Amino acid sequence: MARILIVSNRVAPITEGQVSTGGLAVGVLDALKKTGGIWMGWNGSVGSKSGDPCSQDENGNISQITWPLSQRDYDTFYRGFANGVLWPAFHFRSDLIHFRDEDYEGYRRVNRLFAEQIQRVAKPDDLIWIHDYHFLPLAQYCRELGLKNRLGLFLHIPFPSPPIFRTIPNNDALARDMLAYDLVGLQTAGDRRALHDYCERCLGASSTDGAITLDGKVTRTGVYPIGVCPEDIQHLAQEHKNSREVVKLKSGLQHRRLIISVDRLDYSKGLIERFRGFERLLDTRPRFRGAVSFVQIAPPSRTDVHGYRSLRQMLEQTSGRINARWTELSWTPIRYMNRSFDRPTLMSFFRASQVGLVTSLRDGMNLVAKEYVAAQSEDDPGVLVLSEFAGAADELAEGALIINPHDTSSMSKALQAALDMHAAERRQRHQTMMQVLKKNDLIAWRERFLSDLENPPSGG
Ligand SMILES: O=P(O)(O)OC[C@H]1O[C@H](O[C@H]2O[C@H](CO)[C@@H](O)[C@H](O)[C@H]2O)[C@H](O)[C@@H](O)[C@@H]1O
Ligand SMILES: O=c1ccn([C@@H]2O[C@H](COP(=O)(O)OP(=O)(O)O)[C@@H](O)[C@H]2O)c(=O)[nH]1
Repeated sequence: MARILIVSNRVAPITEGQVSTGGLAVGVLDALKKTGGIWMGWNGSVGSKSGDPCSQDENGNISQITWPLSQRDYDTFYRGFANGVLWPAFHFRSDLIHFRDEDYEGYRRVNRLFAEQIQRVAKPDDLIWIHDYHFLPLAQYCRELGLKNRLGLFLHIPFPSPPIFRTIPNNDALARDMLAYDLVGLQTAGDRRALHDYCERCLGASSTDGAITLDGKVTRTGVYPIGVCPEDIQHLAQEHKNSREVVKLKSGLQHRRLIISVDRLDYSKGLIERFRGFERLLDTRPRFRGAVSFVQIAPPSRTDVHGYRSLRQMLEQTSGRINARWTELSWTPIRYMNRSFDRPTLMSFFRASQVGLVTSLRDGMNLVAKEYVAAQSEDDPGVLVLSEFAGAADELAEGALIINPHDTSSMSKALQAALDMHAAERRQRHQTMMQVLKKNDLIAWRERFLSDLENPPSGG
C-alpha cells in the first residue's frame, strides 16, 4: 500500500503516559500504530506565527509533523468557526452558533496554511487522509496548489439534516468545497443520507448510494463507523484491574454498585440530562439510595468557547443540588470529577463497574461506549445504557439498553433494569456486542477507508 499521510487538527501525544481525551486522537493513533505513516497537524500550542516552528518527532513507525497556531488563528479558526459554528450546527445546536466574518476568514486561512504544509511533505503517491470538520475546504486548497494525490475526508461528527446545515453561514460554499475530496467517509448511514440530501436539494447535485456528482465531478461517499481494538482493551482492563487507582475507587465505593460515565465536558454529551436520570432513579426507587454510586469523569474541554463555561457551572449546580439532597454520612451519590485519566486506568474503572451510561444528545460515534463493552469481563460483564443519538447505537442496539436521553423516566427505568439484570442476560448482551466490536474494529475502519480511497470504483 502507498504511504499514508494523515492530517488532523488534534494530534495525539505519542509519548507514553500522556493523556489524550478526544476520540479522534485516540482512534487515529491506534490505527496508525499498525501501519505507520506521517501524521500532521496542530501541536496544541499558541505561538507567534501559525506553522512556525514546525517540528518533526519520530516514534517507531509514526512520524509526527506539528506546528503552533497564532493567537489570531486559534481564536478565529479553532475557537471561532470550527467550534463556535460548525460544532454546534453539526450537533443540531444552531441556537449556539456564534458567527463572525473574521472567524470564517480565519477558518479558510488556516485551511490554506494546512494545504501548504501538506504540499511540502506529500510525495506523489501518498494517500492523504484528512480528518474532521476543521478541514471541510482543505481538499479544494490542495487542488489549487496542484496536488494530484487521492484525498479523503473522514467526518468524526454527525452530519446534520439539510435545514440545520443551512443555518451555517456560507453552507453552500463549504459543501461545494467538500466535494473536492475523492472520498468522504461518515460514521453512520444516517449521516451519509443527510449529506446526500443536502447536496441534492440545495446544490442541485445528483447522487446515488455511493457517490455525489456536481458539475461533472464525482465524490465517493461511504459509511465507516470508527471502532476500537477490543483485544487490546480487554488486556489493558484485565492487567490494571488491581491498580492503585482501582483500589482507591473500590475502597471509596465500599462494595456499592457503580454506574460510570466518561466524557469531555461538552454540551453534546447530555450530562445534565444524565444527572437528572440518576436523580430520578433515587427519587422513584428508594432501594438504590445508599446502594449505588455514580462516577462522572468529565475533563474540561474547549473552556474558552462559548457555551462550555456555562455548561460547567450548570453541572456543578446540578450535581451539588442532587448530592445535597441525597448524601448520607457514609454515601455520596454523585462523584463528579473534572479531570482526565489515562486509558489503562479508565478501562480498569469500566471493568470494575456494573453500568456504563452514555447519554449523548448527538455524537458522531462515542468511543467510550465501545471501550466500555470491550473492557468487561466475559463472565460477569457490566451493562451498557446507550443513547439512541450516539453513532455507536447503530451497531450496539441489540446488546445495549437503548434510551432517549430527553426522557428522564425511561432513563431511570433503564438504569434499574441494568442494575437488576441477571448474569445470563448480561453475558448474552455482552457477547452480542463483542461480536460487532471485533468485526468492525479499528483495523477494519482504517482498511476499509484506505482501500476505498486508494481504489476508486471503475469509472470513478
Ligand atoms: O480536539 P478537541 O477540540 O479537544 O476535541 C476532541 C475531539 O472531539 C471530537 O471527537 C469525535 O471523534 C470521535 C472518534 O471518531 C467520535 O467517537 C466522537 O463522537 C466525536 O465527537 C472531534 O470530532 C475531534 O475532532 C476532536 O479532536
Ligand atoms: O479522562 C479521559 C477521558 C476520555 N479519554 C478517552 O477519550 C476518548 C473520547 O472519545 P469519544 O469518542 O467517546 O468522544 P469525543 O471526546 O471524541 O467526543 C475515549 O477514547 C476515551 O477513552 C481518556 O483517555 N481519558
